Amino acid sequence: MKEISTKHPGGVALLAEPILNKGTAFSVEEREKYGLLGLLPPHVETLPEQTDRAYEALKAKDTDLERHIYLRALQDTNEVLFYNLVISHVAEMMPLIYTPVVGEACEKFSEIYRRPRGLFISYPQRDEIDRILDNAMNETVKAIVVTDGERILGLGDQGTGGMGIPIGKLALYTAAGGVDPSVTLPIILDVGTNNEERLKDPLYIGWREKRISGDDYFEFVDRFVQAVKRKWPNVLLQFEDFAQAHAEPLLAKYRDELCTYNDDIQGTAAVAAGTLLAACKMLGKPLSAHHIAFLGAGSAGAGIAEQLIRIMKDEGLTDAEARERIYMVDRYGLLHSEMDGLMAFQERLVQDHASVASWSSSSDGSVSLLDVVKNGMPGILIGVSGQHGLFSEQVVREMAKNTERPIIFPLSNPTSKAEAVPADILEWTDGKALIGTGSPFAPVTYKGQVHHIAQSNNTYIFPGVGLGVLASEATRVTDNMFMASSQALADLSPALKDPAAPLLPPVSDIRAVSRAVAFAVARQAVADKVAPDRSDEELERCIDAAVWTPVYNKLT
Ligand SMILES: NC(=O)c1ccc[n+]([C@@H]2O[C@H](COP(=O)([O-])OP(=O)(O)OC[C@H]3O[C@@H](n4cnc5c(N)ncnc54)[C@H](O)[C@@H]3O)[C@@H](O)[C@H]2O)c1
Ligand SMILES: O=C(O)C[C@H](O)C(=O)O
Ligand SMILES: [Mn+2]
Repeated sequence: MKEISTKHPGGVALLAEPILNKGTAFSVEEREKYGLLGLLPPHVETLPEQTDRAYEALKAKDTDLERHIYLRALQDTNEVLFYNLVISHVAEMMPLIYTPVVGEACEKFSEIYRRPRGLFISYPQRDEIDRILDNAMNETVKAIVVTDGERILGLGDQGTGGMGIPIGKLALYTAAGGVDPSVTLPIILDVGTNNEERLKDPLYIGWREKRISGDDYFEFVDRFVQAVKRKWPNVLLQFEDFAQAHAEPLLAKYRDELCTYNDDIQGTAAVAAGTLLAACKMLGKPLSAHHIAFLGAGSAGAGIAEQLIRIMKDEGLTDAEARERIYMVDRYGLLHSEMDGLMAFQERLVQDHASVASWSSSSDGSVSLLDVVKNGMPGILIGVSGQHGLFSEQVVREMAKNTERPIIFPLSNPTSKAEAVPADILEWTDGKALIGTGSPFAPVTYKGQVHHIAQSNNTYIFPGVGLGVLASEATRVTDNMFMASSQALADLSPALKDPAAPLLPPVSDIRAVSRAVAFAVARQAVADKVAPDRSDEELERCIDAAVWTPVYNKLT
């Protein structure tokens, strides 16, 4: 944690540093010593008093966007207070600083912009990246979340407005994972935007050009990655919300070169697998006994599918047997071996055309989701299409015909993009469905029974991965580490003790969940020899020592 030294100039400069500022909690003595006399109202508050006051101010706001703006301003003013407020009311705060409200904040980024945070690296500055990194406010950087803003949740290209996502993700590294905020750095690579609305908007504060693409794009990202490696060789670099054409190729290119992962591919896979493992345990039926249909064969869909295939193989299936159980439905129907124009990662997930051709009910021969549900009889349905409402009543009712307890996960974000809403799914399945959603949903009462909805969002994984990687000093992020995180999450499922309980622990338990995920990740990093050899007890100690909690430091 960054501390105030006696060399600090104090005064307004101290109040302007959110990581050091205590606001009204500066003691009389500190006010004297650091040139703060008269700069603050006279009453000295405690952190709990400040937190209560901030909470009241927040509640007085009329809309969630205003609450988001308030919280962001607080984060940029006094981080201890911000995190204390968020952690004290985490279930209420998470949707405001993260999904779904962060989506609207990205769309309106230019309108609501107040102060800078993190680094903006735009294409015209491609020769200055080393200098830009030198300008970071942090003394030390251990975790970066970077986006290029092209696929912000299911909201598409938001250009520089995408910066809201790395800020929100890193806020959860700290609030949920306990990572010291002073070592985290959000970055946007502004390579332009193809969003016409943004380009035409006189208020837009990004680089007003069409996106660069092809070799220019990959060369630019490479300049960035190489500069990061020079400046912070051991940093954890998380890629977030890149478009499909870039996400997987960038992961493949860099995963063996530095400590990096793609949250939409790997973090999502881990949370979906963890939630499904819990569902399978609860139903007493292994994952490999199910057929699984996906709507959306993109980064998230393929990431989850490959993780589920790994689990099925661990359960005893061959690779081919496992792949046969996975149906990937994209825009043009079920992926099959005769389809053109697939990305390499999709080609690994096709069905043999001969075995599915007869399923089509369409004159063009394509196999729709409904065709898949009727013929393939999946027990599990996962939505990662970014498209609202595609789990239609007909699809869901058809599924319920063939399966006693259909497992239905509309994972697309934000709320407006969910493939179906829990109330409808419960209605169409007569309360039988096991549900996981990407965005938070309120409990649903169906026929007198209250159903709490699991939020199967990668937020159950990435903060713990961050903490586990940093605490164990891992140098790479392996697939096994994500598998271990899935298992740790599944083991915490309340549904294992009470079949009527949700599949995942409540968001209010997120710090304990992240702690367990961190330990599992750290342990696997040691086992995979990507972290120094340490016993479980040593790892526990390292994690405890790494956890940051919001308390004001005594000034030296
Ligand atoms: N719950 C979570 O933790 C989580 C994590 C990652 C992504 N997501 C959500 O998943 C969605 C997709 O993310 P992604 O990274 O995979 O994006 P992506 O762009 O890589 O993939 C989306 C895929 O959906 C397909 N698609 C679009 N319209 C379709 C339609 N009408 N029918 C079938 N397929 C269609 C696209 O062709 C594409 O292949 C987003 O909404 C994102 O918010 C949720
Ligand atoms: O950001 C989220 O809420 C989850 C996920 O990373 C997404 O892109 O939707
Ligand atoms: Mn994402």
